Amino acid sequence: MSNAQNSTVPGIVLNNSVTIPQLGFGVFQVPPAETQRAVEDAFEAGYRHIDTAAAYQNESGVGAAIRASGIAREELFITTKLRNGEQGRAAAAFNHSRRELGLDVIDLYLIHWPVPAQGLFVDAWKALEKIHADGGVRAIGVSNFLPEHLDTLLASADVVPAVNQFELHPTFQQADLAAKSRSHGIAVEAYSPLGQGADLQSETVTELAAKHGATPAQIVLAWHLGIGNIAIPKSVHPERIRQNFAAAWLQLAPEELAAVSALDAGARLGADPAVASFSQM
Ligand SMILES: NC(=O)C1=CN([C@@H]2O[C@H](COP(=O)(O)OP(=O)(O)OC[C@H]3O[C@@H](n4cnc5c(N)ncnc54)[C@H](OP(=O)(O)O)[C@@H]3O)[C@@H](O)[C@H]2O)C=CC1
Ligand SMILES: O=C(O)C(=O)[C@@H](O)[C@H](O)C(=O)CO
Repeated sequence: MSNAQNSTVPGIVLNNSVTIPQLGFGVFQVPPAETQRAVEDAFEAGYRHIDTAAAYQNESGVGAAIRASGIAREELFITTKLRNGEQGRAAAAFNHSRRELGLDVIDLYLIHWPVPAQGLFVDAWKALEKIHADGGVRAIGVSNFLPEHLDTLLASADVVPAVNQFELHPTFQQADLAAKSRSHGIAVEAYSPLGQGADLQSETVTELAAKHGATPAQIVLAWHLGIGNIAIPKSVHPERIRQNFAAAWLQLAPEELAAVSALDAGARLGADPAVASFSQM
């Protein structure tokens, strides 16, 4: 595989013309004390898109890495998310995230979970629309929104979400949700894109890895990029961070993409957004 650290990752143009790098670096479960180092390693590997959340409690480490990097702000794409417990005070939560990150403008701000039992996500969306209109964020979107949550939101939204970030990996593809999101012009962003590591054992994946002289993770990430997903793998190991990033230059043939797509098993790893509340988040 070629190592193209100096090249630019392909971008996806969102429904408001903002471009998001298709491959980003996720920092869920990166301990706060390790976050600056991990994000610096990601920048060194070539990543320019970072996915964090207020609930991860590591936005300040992301901010420290941004400042230490010397990378021009306009080269970076930074996503963070509104905590579930703050859907009723999104403007204050957003300003707190801005301060933690040390950024005036965030690239993408997401409602982290719908938490339908709270009945607040439509109000929260109105607050995000205002933040967007005021120029605090370049794009707004949602995360963990199922079709019914999208329908409720779209019925009163003035701004169509730019992104829906949800669990998506070879053994859990949520094809109906991806199709519905795309049908409304909402880009599909895959979280847990490696199936938290579990999807890397599949024989289909390991055989393709041997064929391409690639790692299993590179095959899975190349599959995401090949079918048009945005993907945000996490790792705390510099070598894996570098290898995962290099997947941006691995192209799978149509029949290879189809072979990975055939692995769908409906095997959700995370929580079901229909019922998840995560009130601690
Ligand atoms: N919106 C939401 O509700 C959610 C969003 N997310 C986002 O998605 C990101 C990624 O999701 P996550 O759940 O972490 O799962 P991933 O699918 O990214 O898998 C991460 C796991 O795979 C391991 N791993 C990474 N690279 C390799 C490799 N090359 N070879 C072998 N193992 C590897 C990591 O271990 P190690 O670190 O030791 O390398 C870690 O255990 C999160 O960081 C977060 O930004 C995730 C969950 C929910
Ligand atoms: O990582 C995230 O963004 C999540 O929302 C979940 O992983 C969630 O926080 C969780 O798994 C809580 O146990």
